[in-house]
Amino acid sequence: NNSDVEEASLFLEEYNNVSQTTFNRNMEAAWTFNTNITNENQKKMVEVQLETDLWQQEMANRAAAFNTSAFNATMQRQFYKIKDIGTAAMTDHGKLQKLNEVLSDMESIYSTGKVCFAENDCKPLDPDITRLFETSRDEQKLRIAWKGWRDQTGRKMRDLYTTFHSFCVYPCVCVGYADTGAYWRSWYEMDTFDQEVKRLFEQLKPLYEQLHAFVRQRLKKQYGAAIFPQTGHIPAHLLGNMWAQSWNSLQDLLMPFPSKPILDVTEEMVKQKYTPRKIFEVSDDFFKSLGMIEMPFEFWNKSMLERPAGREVVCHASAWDFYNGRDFRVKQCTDITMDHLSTAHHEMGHIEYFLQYRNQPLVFRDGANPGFHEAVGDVISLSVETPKHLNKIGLLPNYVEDNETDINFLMAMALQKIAFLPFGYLIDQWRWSVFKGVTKASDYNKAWWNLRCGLQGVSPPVPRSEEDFDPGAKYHIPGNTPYIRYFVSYVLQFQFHKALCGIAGHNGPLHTCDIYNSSAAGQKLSAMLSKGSSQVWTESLKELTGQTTMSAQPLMDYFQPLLDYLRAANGDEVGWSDDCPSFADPL
Ligand SMILES: CC(=O)N[C@@H](CC(=O)O)C(=O)NC[C@H](CC1(C(=O)N[C@@H](Cc2ccc(O)cc2)C(=O)O)CCCC1)C(=O)O
Ligand SMILES: [Zn+2]
Repeated sequence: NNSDVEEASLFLEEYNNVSQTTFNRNMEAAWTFNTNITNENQKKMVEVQLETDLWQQEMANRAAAFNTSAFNATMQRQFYKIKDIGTAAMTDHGKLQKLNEVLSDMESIYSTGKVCFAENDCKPLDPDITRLFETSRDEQKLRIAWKGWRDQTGRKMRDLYTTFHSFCVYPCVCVGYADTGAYWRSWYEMDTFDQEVKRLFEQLKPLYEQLHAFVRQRLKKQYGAAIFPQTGHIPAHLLGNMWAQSWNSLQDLLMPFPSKPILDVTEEMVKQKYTPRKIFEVSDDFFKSLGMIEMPFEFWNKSMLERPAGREVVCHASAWDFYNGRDFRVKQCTDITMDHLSTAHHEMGHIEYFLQYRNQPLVFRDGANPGFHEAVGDVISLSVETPKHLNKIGLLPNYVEDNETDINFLMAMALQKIAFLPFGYLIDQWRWSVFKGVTKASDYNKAWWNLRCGLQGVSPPVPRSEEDFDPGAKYHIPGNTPYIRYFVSYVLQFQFHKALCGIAGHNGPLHTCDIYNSSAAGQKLSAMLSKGSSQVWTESLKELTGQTTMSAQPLMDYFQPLLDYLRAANGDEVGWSDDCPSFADPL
């Protein structure tokens, strides 16, 4: 076969030109559906997705005709990525069409799901039910909403997911891999990846157990011990979030020193008449302060920064690369809350990464690994959310630095970051076992609650059975979006933060660092981001931090003062038993 470098270069040039228009067209069709959910737009998106998959198959076949062994590393890496197309490699076009239809059907069920409290009183997740979980302390109402959401989403998806599942086990539709999970893990380019994340999770478990014990004890005071199971689990509907994945909306109940100013600036944002646009301008201003690339004209012109009236949209926030080097958009049903300020930074972090690598060959326009892409925006938020920075931008006017506020701040950050770790870890533990065929359709919910009870120490507030399909109540399962990237990001973002704070000349504890206005930090971050996925992620990590492996140490250093406080406050009332209360086997 063909080892001619000249011809290979011509092929890559053709690929890079044609792929930009092909992928641009695909993103436009997906954007049209996501910002206007109709049957017609769904059909059109599935059709264009199939055409894109078939074009990728054709290019993969043409790439396979080259013998790349004599090519330089960059060319070899491009050929590898052109051939590595996963699900799109499926040659049975009818099956591929069916797969994409099942996925878009599940996405529609999730995105149009509503919780009904009475006949004509039905509310969507965003913003109504999300706000309910953030603000209500009425456990009966929360329990109804918790069950109602799962009845309206997961329960309706079980058969669709079972069909989808049949495409993902061997002989997997993602050609060349044992199953879909193996394909997803391959993006981390290390065959010990699953052991790596397990090691990190075990290392971080003690922090989580201490936080869990403190929160359980406070919530027992708030709601009375009677609704808490003897096993030590926290009922999942009491944690301020539909999935109990982050607990920072419970700050008012959980501050160690409640007399100090509240660090959740939502009220101040509303008082200052913040708009969705203003929220994104605050984020854009931070990137500019680092000397990084500001949001281009088309971003402000074409993004959807708030929920439109009169049509159904996918409200789950997302950032979009239209692969033409200048069209990048965010879609977010922005609410005026601190959580949405954080989300805006997260989404803009994706856009900044898109901008930094926009001149790379198309196959390198990706994160160094998926966790890198998820960490960019959150690293900026670690600076933005410090009381010092919030005071600087006028959102925390009566802030005085003292020890008690410091502990309160660390508690607020732990409720967002530490609380998330077992959740970020367990979603793909469940999915990888499903894709391997270890978890069968008849055990979907039992396997889910074994992980939720065992690793997260939460229990279902109403009995569950295999009539339910609780994984489907979380966006990323019907959305078929891998999730371990967020666990990886929560570890990496503290490694990045520590490195950038050093470059910015920060002195003192890591949790007080704000890299705002540091062009040195901005330069170092930009240099790493601009590489995209052109080199293995350990090289990118080394360029930014000097390390070549993920390490939980910076995260643990950041929270050390809080861990000391929690150990003193908790005594030995820590942990929970493995059996899952109120998981009723089919009657
Ligand atoms: C075209 C496309 O799909 N693009 C990708 C990006 C890309 O691949 O280029 C994309 O936009 N994905 C959407 C997804 C949205 C969010 C999410 O799902 N977050 C997790 C976990 C979490 C929560 C808080 C947090 O601070 C960090 C993570 C959850 O909500 O459970 C919801 C709000 C935050 C991020 C995202 O932005 O990652
Ligand atoms: Zn993200």
